[in-house]
Amino acid sequence: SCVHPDRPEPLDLHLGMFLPTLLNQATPEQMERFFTPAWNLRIIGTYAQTEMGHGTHLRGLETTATFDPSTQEFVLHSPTISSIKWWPGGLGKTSNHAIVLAQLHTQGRCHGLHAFIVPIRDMDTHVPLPGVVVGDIGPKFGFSEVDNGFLKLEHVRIPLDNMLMKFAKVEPDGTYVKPPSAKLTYGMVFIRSMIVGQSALALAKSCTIAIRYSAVRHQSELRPGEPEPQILNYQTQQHKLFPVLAAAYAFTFVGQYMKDTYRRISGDIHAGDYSQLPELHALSAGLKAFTTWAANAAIEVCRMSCGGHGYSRSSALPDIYVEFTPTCTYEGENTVMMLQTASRYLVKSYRQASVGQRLQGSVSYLSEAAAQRLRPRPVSGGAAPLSTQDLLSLVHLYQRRAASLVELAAKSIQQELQRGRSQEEAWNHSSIDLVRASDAHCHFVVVKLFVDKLEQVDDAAVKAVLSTLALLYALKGLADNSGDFLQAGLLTVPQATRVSARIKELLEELRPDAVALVDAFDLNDRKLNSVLGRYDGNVYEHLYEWARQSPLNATEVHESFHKYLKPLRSRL
Ligand SMILES: CCCCCCCCC/C=C/C(=O)SCCNC(=O)CCNC(=O)[C@H](O)C(C)(C)COP(=O)(O)OP(=O)(O)OC[C@H]1O[C@@H](n2cnc3c(N)ncnc32)[C@H](O)[C@@H]1OP(=O)(O)O
Ligand SMILES: Cc1cc2nc3c(=O)[nH]c(=O)nc-3n(C[C@H](O)[C@H](O)[C@H](O)COP(=O)(O)OP(=O)(O)OC[C@H]3O[C@@H](n4cnc5c(N)ncnc54)[C@H](O)[C@@H]3O)c2cc1C
Repeated sequence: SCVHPDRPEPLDLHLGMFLPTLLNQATPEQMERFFTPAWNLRIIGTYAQTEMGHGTHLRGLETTATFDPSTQEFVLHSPTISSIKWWPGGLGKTSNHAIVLAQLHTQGRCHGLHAFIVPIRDMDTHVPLPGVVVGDIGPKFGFSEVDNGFLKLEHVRIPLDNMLMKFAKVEPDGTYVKPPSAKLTYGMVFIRSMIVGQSALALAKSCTIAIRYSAVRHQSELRPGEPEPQILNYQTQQHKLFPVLAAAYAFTFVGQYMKDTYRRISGDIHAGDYSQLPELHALSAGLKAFTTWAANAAIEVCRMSCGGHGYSRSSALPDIYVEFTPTCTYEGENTVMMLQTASRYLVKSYRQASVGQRLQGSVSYLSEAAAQRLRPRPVSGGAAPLSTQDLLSLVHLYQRRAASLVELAAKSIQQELQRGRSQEEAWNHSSIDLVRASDAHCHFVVVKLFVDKLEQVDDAAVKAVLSTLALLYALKGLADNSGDFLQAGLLTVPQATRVSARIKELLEELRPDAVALVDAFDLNDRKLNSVLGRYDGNVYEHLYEWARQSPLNATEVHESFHKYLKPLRSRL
C-alpha cells in the first residue's frame, strides 16, 4: 500500500481510500479525468461516507444526490444537522475533492448509497466552493497530524458524470441502471484487508521495543547477593511479552494471506466473477476486528511492561497506541464487523452445511462438523487426548471450538424464534453468541495459517523456533479461552493444567531467542523512533539526552516562575 504505514498523515485518505476507490469504481473516462491529476496531487481527495448521525448504519446515511435531467446534474445536499459528513480524514483543510457517499434519487425514486466525486475547494485558491461548508472537527484522542473534517453541502451541483459509474449508472434521461451486484458499492474490503497487516506491524514494533528494553533493564533481586537480573528473566515478564511476540508473527502471516486473498478475489471481481465476494467480505471484516482488538490490548501490555519509561513519549509506545487504537472503530466498528461475519457468513454456512451442502474456503470445517453430528457420538463423550506438542491436533481443536460456537449461536437464534421473537429480535438476542462465534472462527483461521506457514519454512532451526512460537500462540489462546473449550467438551481440567505447565516450558525455551526474534522484524531505529527500543541498547544515555532536548529545558528558569510563582509568593 502506498500509504505511509508509520504515522498518520493528512494524505492517508487520499492515498489509502480516494485513489483505491477510483481504481475500483471509476469508468475509464473518469480515471482519465480524476485519477491522473489525483496521482499528481493536483486533486487531493478524501472518502466522505460517515455523517455526524451515522457511521455504521450505511442505509441510514442522509446526504442526498438528486438527479436534475434538465441540467444533467446531481444536486448534493445535507438535509439535517446529523447528515453533515463527519470524520473523513484530510477533509478539514487538506482536500480539494471528496468522494461523497449519498442516497441517489432519480425519477422520484431512491436507489440507495452511491459514490460521487464532489469538488469542495477551488483548485488554485483552496477557498471552499459555493454551497460547501467545510472545516476540522477539532482535537481528538490522537491523529493530531490528520485534519479529520466536517462537510455540509448546500444544494451543490455536480455534472452527471461525476457519479462513479463503473458498476451502477444513471442515463441522461435519469434512468437508473443497477450494478451487476449491489454489494459492489459497499467498498471498504480493500482497506480492511490492509489493516490486518497494520495490526502485525503495530505488534512487531511494540514487542521489539518491550523485549529489547527488557533485555537491558536490570531490576530487583532474583538470587540474594547476586547482581540485579534482566527483567526479561522474570517469568511474569516473559508471560506478558512472548505471547505478543508469537502474535506478531502470527498476524504477519495472516496479513500476507489477507493481502494475497484480496488481490486474488478482487482480480476475479474485475473479471466479472463475484462468487468469492462474500468470503472476502466475511474474512476481511472478521480478521480486521480480531487482529485490531488483539493488537490494541497487546500494545498496552508492552507499554506497561516497560514500567515508568514506557509511559514516556521517548518509548514511542504511547504514540503507537494512540495511533493504532482507532483501527478498532474506523473502517467498520469491530463489534459490527464481527456480527457481519457471523450473521452474513457463518450462520448462513452452518445452515447450508446442516442440509448437506459441501462448503469451500475458510468455513469448510462446518461441513465436517455437520457430518460429525450425524454420526453416533462416542460413548465416552469426553475430550479427545490432548497433545501440547502436536500443532495439527491443536488446529483441529480450534476448528472444533469454532464449529461448536457457530452451532451454539445458530441454536440460540432458533430458540429465540421458538419463543415467538421476530427474526430481528432473535438475532439481537443472540448477538453475544454471534460475536463469540466470529471470534472463534477468526482465531481458528489465524492458528491454521500460522501452522500452514511452517510447511513453507525450509531452514530447520528457523522452523523449530517458529514452531515453538506457534505452539505458544495456540496454547496461550487455549488457556485464555479455556471456558469455550471446556464448555464444548474439548478440554478437561487435567488437560488445562497440562497446558499451563507447557506454556511455562515454552517461555523458558524462547528466552534465549527472544531478542533475535524481534531483531528479525528488522525495524530500524528511525522507524521505531524509540529510546527504549534502540538497536544498540544504549538506553540510559539517550533517555537523558532525549529529556535534555525537551522544550521545557530550553531555559534554566522557565518564564512561569516570573509570571506566576513569584507574583503568587508576594501575595501570600
Ligand atoms: C492501511 C492503510 C490505512 C489508511 C488510513 C486509514 C485511516 C482511517 C480511514 C477510515 C475510514 C473509514 O472509517 S470509512 C467509513 C467506514 N465505515 C464502515 O465500514 C461502515 C460499516 N457499516 C457497514 O459496512 C454496513 O452498515 C453493514 C454493517 C455491512 C450493514 O449494511 P447493510 O445493512 O446495508 O447490509 P446487510 O443487510 O448487513 O448485508 C447486505 C449484504 O451485503 C453484504 N455486504 C455488506 N457489506 C459488504 C462489503 N463491504 N462488501 C461486500 N459485501 C458486503 C452482506 O454480506 C449481505 O450479503 P447477503 O447476506 O448475501 O445479502
Ligand atoms: C480516527 C478516525 C478516522 C476516521 N476516518 C474516516 C474517514 O476517513 N471516512 C469516513 O467516512 N469515516 C471515517 N471515520 C468514521 C468511522 O468510520 C466511524 O466512526 C465508524 O464506522 C463507526 O461508526 P460510528 O462512529 O457511527 O459508531 P456507532 O456505530 O454509533 O458505534 C457506537 C456503538 O454502537 C454499536 N453498534 C452500532 N451498530 C450496531 C449494531 N448493528 N449491532 C450492535 N452494536 C452496534 C457499536 O458496536 C459501538 O459500540 C473515522 C473515525 C475515526 C475514529
